[in-house]
Amino acid sequence: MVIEDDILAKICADKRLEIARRQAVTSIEELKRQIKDVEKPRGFGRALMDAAAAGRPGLIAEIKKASPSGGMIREHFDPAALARAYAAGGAVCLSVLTDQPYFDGSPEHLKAARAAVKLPVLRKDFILDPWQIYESRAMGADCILLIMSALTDDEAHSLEELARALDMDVLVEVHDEAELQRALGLQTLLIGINNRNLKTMVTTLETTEKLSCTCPPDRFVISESGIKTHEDVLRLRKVCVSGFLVGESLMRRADVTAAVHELLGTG
Ligand SMILES: O=P(O)(O)OC[C@@H](O)[C@@H](O)c1c[nH]c2ccccc12
Repeated sequence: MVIEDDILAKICADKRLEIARRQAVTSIEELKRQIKDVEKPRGFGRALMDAAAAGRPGLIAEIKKASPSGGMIREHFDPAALARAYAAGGAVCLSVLTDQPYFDGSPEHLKAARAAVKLPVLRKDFILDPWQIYESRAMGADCILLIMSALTDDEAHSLEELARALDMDVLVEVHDEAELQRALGLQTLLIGINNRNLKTMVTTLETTEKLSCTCPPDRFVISESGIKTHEDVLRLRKVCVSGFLVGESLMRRADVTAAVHELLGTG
């Protein structure tokens, strides 16, 4: 097996080629026309904050078929059924992978999942270009992800501004102190701390433990990746974490509703 020394750099290089190809087929004007027919965004951040205000953990349950670190995660894969099962278990929001080459995802997965439930949906992809912001809204995304390690400050600011102009929320993802400080310069209150290093794929919850409490109290901290058990959730709640982005450990279970109950300790 070939181990890429920087998987994120490879993914982003491929993504830029993909964007150029897709832009040549579908113009921003065409995307703007499509956006007119799409339901308006559902308030992703609002749903998380309402859960927190009610004393509930804000679970963002992820729909993901495969990943570079986990290989094939779920063979039997029906995004609409998974969305309903997650909602029944008590997920507050959904996250759907739309990147095809590395995660076997698709915009169709997002559309099907979102149509099946009332929950707000995060588009999980590598967003590098304004064209993708219009594309996100056109496919129905309620929130987009901005990965600080893949963007300059100027890029992050202008992508955020455009997402907000289209009424979407922004989840900004960080993995170290320097990225966190840069992320705090954005307007969004939603700070995701990725426990997985996207350059090496090494995952540890200590990443959240180290960074979360240096986040100003007005920010909503979401711990991402490698969360497997109710004990993990309790451990993270001790360090100012209000949101939990969980994919693989739920996706590997046949009964994802039961898996969500176990994770939240509501089973
Ligand atoms: O499947 P996990 O370990 O529960 O992780 C979910 C989510 O955090 C992960 O899919 C993720 C976090 N940031 C990303 C950026 C791109 C692609 C994927 C991700």
